[in-house]
Amino acid sequence: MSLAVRDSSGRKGRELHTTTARPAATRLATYPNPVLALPTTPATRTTCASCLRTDFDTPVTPCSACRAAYYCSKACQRLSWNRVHRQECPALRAVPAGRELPTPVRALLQVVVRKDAWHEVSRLEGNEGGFRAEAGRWGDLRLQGEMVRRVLGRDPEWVGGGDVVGKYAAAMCKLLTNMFNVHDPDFNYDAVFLDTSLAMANHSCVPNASVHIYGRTAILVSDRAIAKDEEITISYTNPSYPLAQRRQDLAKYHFECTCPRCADDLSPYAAAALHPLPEMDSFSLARLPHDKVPSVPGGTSLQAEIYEKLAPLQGDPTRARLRQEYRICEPLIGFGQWASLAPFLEECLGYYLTRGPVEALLITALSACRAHPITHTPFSPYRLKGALAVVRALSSATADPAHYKSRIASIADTTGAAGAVDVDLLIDVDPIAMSRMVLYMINFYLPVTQEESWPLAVQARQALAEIKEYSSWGEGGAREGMERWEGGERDAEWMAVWRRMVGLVDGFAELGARLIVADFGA
Ligand SMILES: C[S@@+](CC[C@H](N)C(=O)[O-])C[C@H]1O[C@@H](n2cnc3c(N)ncnc32)[C@H](O)[C@@H]1O
Repeated sequence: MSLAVRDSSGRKGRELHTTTARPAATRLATYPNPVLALPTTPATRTTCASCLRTDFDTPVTPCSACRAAYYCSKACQRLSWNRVHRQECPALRAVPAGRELPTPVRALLQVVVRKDAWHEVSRLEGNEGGFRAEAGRWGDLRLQGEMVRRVLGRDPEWVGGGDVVGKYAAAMCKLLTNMFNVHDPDFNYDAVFLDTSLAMANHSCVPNASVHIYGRTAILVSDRAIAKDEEITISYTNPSYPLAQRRQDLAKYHFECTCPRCADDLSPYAAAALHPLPEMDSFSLARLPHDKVPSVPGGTSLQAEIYEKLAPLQGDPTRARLRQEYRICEPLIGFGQWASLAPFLEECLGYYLTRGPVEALLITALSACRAHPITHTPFSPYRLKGALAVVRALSSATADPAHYKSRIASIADTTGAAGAVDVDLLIDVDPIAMSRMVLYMINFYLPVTQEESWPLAVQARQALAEIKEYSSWGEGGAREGMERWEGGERDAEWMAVWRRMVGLVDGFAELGARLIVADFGA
């Protein structure tokens, strides 16, 4: 592996470095043998405790002894038995019926019962002093350690004597500092994951790498070109958040970020412009202003204020509430800075999904073209999922062509979009050809961050296979270009056809932005 752990002798502790230069969009490492990978407690009954997959046709079935671990097959149950369940099962049987151990306690139990895992985790950073300094926290961690001790009924000899509960609390600090909490509602995936080599990656709000996890595997990918010996950094928090919110998130890791984005409090737009990927972006739904960062009076402090005001309002998206939220977001909406308004845009999406398929298409396109592209790379699953959502929304919106055409015409009319968008092109869109073009792009980028069997890859491949069955689609140029593409060519002419057709998604995005302004801004 071309990665090495180096001691910074500074406040960051150990660091992960490359030993050779790596281009953007490269797999730096794959981690298929984590020391810990388990579903969160709420996801236990829908996730296989061994392979951690969730995409099954039949329900997972519980271990008949403890009924606290579920499996998709006998083979998975056997694997899990040998890996960890043999040691964990007797303790889980001691948990009273109807009670469940909280996720971190279950994770700690899996570490404590295995000598190798205990020693591996003990080498991690735990920031114990930081946890002890938080009011009441150390007491809570000791209580969790106590819980583990009670269900185990004995102290494993490798833990040693003395203050065993204190040792368990210290181990919990290490888990909380190093575990990934992966929540992917699209695939019903909710798990914790710990690989002690991957755990050496430090945080930056302008990271050069990202981690993608599904099942029991994590993939570390370069988000931009990385020089030989450069430190590899990932983001521990959501990159679309403003500084105050990122700081609040990072507080649980007990350090203050001093990356260039935090130092100058850069907006998501300015941060994206630091390391642009224009060539990759040109083959995506985005058209990013790589050369000029849009600036807003009040800049990032405005985003922070908006987030603070939005937080108590969020919930079921009703029209009245969205009007209130719109008023708060208005200054940034006026500058088209949708990437700085992720929570509002998400609520709008929820609202318009119930309004009708054409409205849903427009807001899905807005999110896929103008929000995710700013904070994520062209090959990031966020962007690929957004693009796949556009394909699905397009199919629903055009299922009734007459309704589609009249809705687009009427929304364009009421939002005054005629000057900014070629409405006729949108009305006459060929949904099969456009979907096929978008799906080519998704399938092109998938191998960077996805294993072949992961749900996003499976769904995108399936969608492309299904659409290929339609024989009647597309104008001559698009069809020929597509055939050349399939033959391995990607010439400028074909790219121009591709760009023109996929550029229409941006037309939907523009209509979507105008629809929000018309509905809530009036
Ligand atoms: C997952 S560990 C990363 C590896 C760690 N440096 C080590 O030596 O084990 C997370 C911890 O590393 C430190 N850390 C990570 N990123 C940092 C940063 N940008 N600035 C300061 N400390 C950082 C913090 O102590 C954090 O809780």
